[in-house]
Amino acid sequence: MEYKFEFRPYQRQFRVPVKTSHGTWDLRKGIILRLTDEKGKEGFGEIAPVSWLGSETFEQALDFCQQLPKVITPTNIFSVPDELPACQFGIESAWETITTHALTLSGMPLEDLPDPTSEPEMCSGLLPPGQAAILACKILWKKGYRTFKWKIGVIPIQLELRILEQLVQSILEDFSADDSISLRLDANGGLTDVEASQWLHVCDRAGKIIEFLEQPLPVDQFDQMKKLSDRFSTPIALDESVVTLKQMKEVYQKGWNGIFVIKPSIAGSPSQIRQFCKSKNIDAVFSSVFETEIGREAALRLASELNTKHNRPVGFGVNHWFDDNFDVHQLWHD
Ligand SMILES: O=C(O)CCC(=O)c1ccccc1C(=O)O
Ligand SMILES: [Mg+2]
Repeated sequence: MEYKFEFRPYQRQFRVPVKTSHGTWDLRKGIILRLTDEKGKEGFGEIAPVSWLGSETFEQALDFCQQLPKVITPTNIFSVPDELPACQFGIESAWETITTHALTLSGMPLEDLPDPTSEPEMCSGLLPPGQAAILACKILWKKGYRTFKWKIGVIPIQLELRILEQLVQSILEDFSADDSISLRLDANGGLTDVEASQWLHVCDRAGKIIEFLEQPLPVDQFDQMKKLSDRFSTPIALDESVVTLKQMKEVYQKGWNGIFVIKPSIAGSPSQIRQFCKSKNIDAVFSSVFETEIGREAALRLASELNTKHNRPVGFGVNHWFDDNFDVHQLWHD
């Protein structure tokens, strides 16, 4: 089988720049690709790299697309190098939407798989950093969200710890009857060992409202994170340490049995991720990288197939971070 291969780069501005301990991100650049088989059946895919998390850069992805022939075969689709995990995901998921007959053109499953992004209680809503988190949390709660994620390591730690206490207090005051509420903290690898202990100490005191602390330390400090997870009762989730399948396998080998944050869009081949998570019974949190609906549908398809350990809400409560009316299909009509 041969497929016509076409691609369209896109870019979108965040309503408010995304601030993490890596810095500020104000433009989301990605690539939408389309495969068409010999019968005219189409499948869309998205390449949405995040180089500061450890995937290829947008430019590398664009180079890859420009070097692919205009007509490709499964050999091209399954031989994308491991150094281009977002490209692996985009092209293989486009191919899956063509070859899996139960899927529509946009990749949306025909069968009634629940769509977590239309059910806020199945999603984690992303809060802005700093004090703004408190108001944002109230707004998202009204919209039905019960799981929230807050970026930390963005402002000085004493201030942030104080805001955490206010945030927890405000949650407990407003929604005391609701014990399903949980808060995820994401340090994006920006803490020191001492700071991470400080955070975990406060989290342990706050109790089970804190679902986990995500990636407290840089990627090269795996052993320290493992130690922290033994010392404190608040669970630790790895994110930057497990971006690609290769990294997931490595930390699993080293004995990580905590939470894995999986961002399918930059993790690599969907079929291989599926196989790994199923065979090892991984405790996964599936999470967005601010991709468009094309990448999101592919990522959520993977998440819904993997009935993972705790069925944790997915990190796809991020739509409020854009306010454009971006229409991916418009890219093909100019
Ligand atoms: O995971 C979520 O709930 C929201 C998405 C998110 O935080 C994120 C989005 C893009 C890039 C990195 C990250 C991150 O988890 O660090
Ligand atoms: Mg993270």
